[in-house]
Amino acid sequence: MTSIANSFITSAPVDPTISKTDGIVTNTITAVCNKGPVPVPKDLDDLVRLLHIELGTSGLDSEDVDVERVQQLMANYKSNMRDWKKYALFDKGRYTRNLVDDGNGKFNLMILAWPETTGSAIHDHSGSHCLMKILDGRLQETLYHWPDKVINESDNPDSGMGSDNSDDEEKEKDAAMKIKKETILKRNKVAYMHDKLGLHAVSNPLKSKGAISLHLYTPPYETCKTFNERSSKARSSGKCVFFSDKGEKIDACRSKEYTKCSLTNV
Ligand SMILES: N[C@@H](CS(=O)O)C(=O)O
Ligand SMILES: [Fe+2]
Repeated sequence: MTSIANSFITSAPVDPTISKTDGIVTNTITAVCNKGPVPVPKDLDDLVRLLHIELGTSGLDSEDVDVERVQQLMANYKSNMRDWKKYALFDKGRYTRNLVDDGNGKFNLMILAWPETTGSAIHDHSGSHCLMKILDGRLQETLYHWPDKVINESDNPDSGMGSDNSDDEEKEKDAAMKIKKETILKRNKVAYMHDKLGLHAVSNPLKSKGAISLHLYTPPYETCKTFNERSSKARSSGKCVFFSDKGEKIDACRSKEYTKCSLTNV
């Protein structure tokens, strides 16, 4: 098993009989491990079944997840609208989080529906592994460096931005979040994200088409930190709730909690 610490620094020797890199965008995936070839899911239900097998024992231990293998498994699933249509529920003006499977508490698999030009706030992932596959449309992922020091907005509420003094403008520039990389992800691509790689914000760049993505988080998380792009200050996202569960809209999504989540309300 490959630990997360070195998964993305070294690439294992490629076995041509099992290597299948189509769909992988962020890293070289060789899928070499002691568990045999990575299976090809027949459909989304089959992917869920196979994820339970992959993560059934290791999903909770963040250090112990064979990320390359899980990423390959997600890449091996070919997006088919018939599989995911019932989960792809849109809301106006913000992206929705639609739970597909709760992984018996070991992972969350969800489908995110992104209306035209909507996006997420800059955020971390509370130490979880995040795999994101594009099912339809495209998404832009902007990767940021962590701020040198994480300062919470509430720590110093008086230090506001926005002066016309040029010294202040310089300070403001220094304080802003620094971009590391920008990537456009197309249908069937799979990206990996973890706090060890930085922070990210995701958006649908298209003005005339929604986007759908499939996200796997292990272990699952309910809250994370969001970051102000100009000041780099952090705040708790509030509870990251679901818009629907197994294709059924959750009434509570209209609650205060839903509208207060700073991850989706940007
Ligand atoms: N991590 C985000 C989606 S994305 O912007 O990566 C979420 O859990 O809603
Ligand atoms: Fe994210």
